[in-house]
Amino acid sequence: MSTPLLSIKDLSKSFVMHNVNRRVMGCQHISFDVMPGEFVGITGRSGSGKSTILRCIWRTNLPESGSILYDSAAFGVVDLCTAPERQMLYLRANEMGYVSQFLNVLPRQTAYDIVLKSALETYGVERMEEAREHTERMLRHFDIAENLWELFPRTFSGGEKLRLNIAAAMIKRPRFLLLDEPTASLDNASKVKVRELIEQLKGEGTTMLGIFHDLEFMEGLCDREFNMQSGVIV
Ligand SMILES: Nc1ncnc2c1ncn2[C@@H]1O[C@H](COP(=O)(O)OP(=O)(O)OP(=O)(O)O)[C@@H](O)[C@H]1O
Repeated sequence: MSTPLLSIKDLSKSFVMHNVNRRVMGCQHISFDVMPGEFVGITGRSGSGKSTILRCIWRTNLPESGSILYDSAAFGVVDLCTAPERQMLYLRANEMGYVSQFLNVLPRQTAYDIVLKSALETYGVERMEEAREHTERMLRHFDIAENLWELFPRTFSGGEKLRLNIAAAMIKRPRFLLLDEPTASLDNASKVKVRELIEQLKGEGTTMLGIFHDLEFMEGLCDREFNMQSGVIV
């Protein structure tokens, strides 16, 4: 039996809203494992706590209690709840990827540079030509029109931003990829392209944990599926 790539134990996160003196539950007592190469899907109603789990793994939410053991290539098993920030930065840059519904990039970076920067994390500047070729392939794969490549994505449509986001996350070929509704607001043709790339990554052994509303999209894609209700897995 191999070691899980990710092992979440008794994870809880709530949010304290000081202005209204209220505590909102994000997720409660969550435990599950993700094995290497596995694709695990999380479904559940809006507000049930799915994204909270992903943000705790990515550590944009600081977990309250529990542990998230990640078997990293660089450091061995690391608890993402308590890992030093420098270690988190390394893992985010080199081993983990996160696709959210929102594009979160530095201002004044062109669409092309966003994807290229991500490619360079894998290729390194010494393989600039290959990184550029791969960047262009990715932009074309996701139908980002060539006349948009040198623009800042601030003005892009929701779907264009999302496709750019996916291109930048997937070009790194992370060994562990978090997907937070990667097909929200995409048309069918784009959904098919995302699916194709997910299948390709899966074939290459990438481990993935994804949230999907679109159950049709998940059909045959996930190895296992969890359903969440009110912060807990049911
Ligand atoms: N930063 C935050 N501050 C306060 N409350 C939050 C915060 N983030 C999430 N919550 C609350 O935690 C609960 C779970 O939110 P979460 O985003 O995890 O749900 P979700 O299942 O991913 O929903 P959706 O499918 O709509 O994206 C919600 O009630 C939400 O209002």
